[in-house]
Amino acid sequence: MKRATILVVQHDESVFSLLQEYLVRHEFDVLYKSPLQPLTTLLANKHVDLVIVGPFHSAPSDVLEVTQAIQQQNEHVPIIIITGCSSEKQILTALKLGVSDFFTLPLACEELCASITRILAKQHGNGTRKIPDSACETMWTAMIGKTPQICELKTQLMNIAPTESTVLIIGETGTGKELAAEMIHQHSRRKNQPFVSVNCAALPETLIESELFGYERGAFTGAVAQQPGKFEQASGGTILLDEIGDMAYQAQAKILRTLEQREIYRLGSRKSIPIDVRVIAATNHDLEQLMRKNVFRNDLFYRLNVAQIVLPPLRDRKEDIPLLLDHFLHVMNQHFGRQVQRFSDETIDMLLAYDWPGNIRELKNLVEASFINLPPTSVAEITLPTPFIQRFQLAQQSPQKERDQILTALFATNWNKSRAAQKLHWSRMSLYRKMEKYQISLSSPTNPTTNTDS
Ligand SMILES: Nc1ncnc2c1ncn2[C@@H]1O[C@H](COP(=O)(O)OP(=O)(O)OP(=O)(O)O)[C@@H](O)[C@H]1O
Repeated sequence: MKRATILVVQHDESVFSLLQEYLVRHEFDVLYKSPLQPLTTLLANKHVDLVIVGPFHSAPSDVLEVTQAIQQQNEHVPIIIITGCSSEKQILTALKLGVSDFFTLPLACEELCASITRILAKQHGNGTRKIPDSACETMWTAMIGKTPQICELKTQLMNIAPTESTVLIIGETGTGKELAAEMIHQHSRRKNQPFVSVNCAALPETLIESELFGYERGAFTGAVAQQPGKFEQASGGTILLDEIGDMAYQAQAKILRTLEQREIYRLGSRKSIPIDVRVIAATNHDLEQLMRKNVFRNDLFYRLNVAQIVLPPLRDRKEDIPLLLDHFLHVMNQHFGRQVQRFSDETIDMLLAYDWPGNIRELKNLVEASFINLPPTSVAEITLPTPFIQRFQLAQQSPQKERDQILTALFATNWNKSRAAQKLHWSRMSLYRKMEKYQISLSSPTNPTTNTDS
């Protein structure tokens, strides 16, 4: 994938070099706009994905003029401003100009990088720009996401896959536990052998043994022919014991025995059958809590918890939403034979504001539902079906609650806008917009000199 190009508009070459070094390390191509180069020529001749105006130690009065000049030349390019001191008025003017983000010095480089990635991801979600390659992406394309949490997760999966270790995958519903288990299997030496998934929650206690271990003819009424169980079906490959936290206590002992002895007995037979199966278990429960309540066995937990993977909920990695939308748009275009190019900006904003209790499955289902409701004519942009919009609006909190929530986050962080935005899972610009909407002062009422931004 093509690397994104960032233009830095800066008067001092040594300041530029420091920023350039940091951005290049994060896989961005960087262009320098010196005071002598006309901005218009540069923007006309070079492809630019994002512009950084600054860092300027003082707040030069022309920062906003430069911003306007860039917008006149290229109205779609996102702009980030970095200045040494920012007045409330300047931030609000930048907001009104549609600047994508605003930083004050000293610069928190990690936050700048996260902001760039988020802004570019949003552009990419609109089908207009590419975000840079990252090492974690390579062979793990089925798992969409570029946030640090997902990159770390992919590295962990990559390390665990080639081992033979038992794996416990933990995560809320719809976060991709089954997908992660499949990826482990596909990148292990067992990849050409079966991958068998068993939903332990759906198995009545009376059927667990016959399902998992199989049965001989005549073992019980209705057993008219011999039947191998899931462990045998997975022979040489991987078995996923999904929803293991919902398995009955008695049945857990049978799983433990199988893992310890590496053999099974079919119902109605005394002959042991050795099994060569890698075991992965998944759950959306807190197993340690279940152990304290004596509904999950300690010994089974320790047997399963050799390598542990935790999948983050979607609300903790909202920057991945535009990429996921793009992915599901592509999948549904193929499925429905359509050529929709993008989601409308209002839709993306709405989806970014939502908390996704059903995680990625909920997002995927929503995209599919949007396609089902499309008119038969060619459509470039997609919006959500009305019932979904109403649901999202209902899910949004009342304005008073939202104002209180913002104030709580600001007081908790001593009016540090970056940390408050993090707490609220918003970008800093969204926080500034809402502060303006609810007429919340940019500086702390208890300490008016505080206008912390980093
Ligand atoms: N990072 C991802 N990128 C693309 N698709 C994903 C990603 N994570 C999950 N999905 C898709 O979301 C859907 C739900 O994922 P999956 O079934 O793996 O979740 P789960 O955690 O096992 O859910 P449950 O606990 O309800 O069984 C699947 O269609 C899966 O392919």
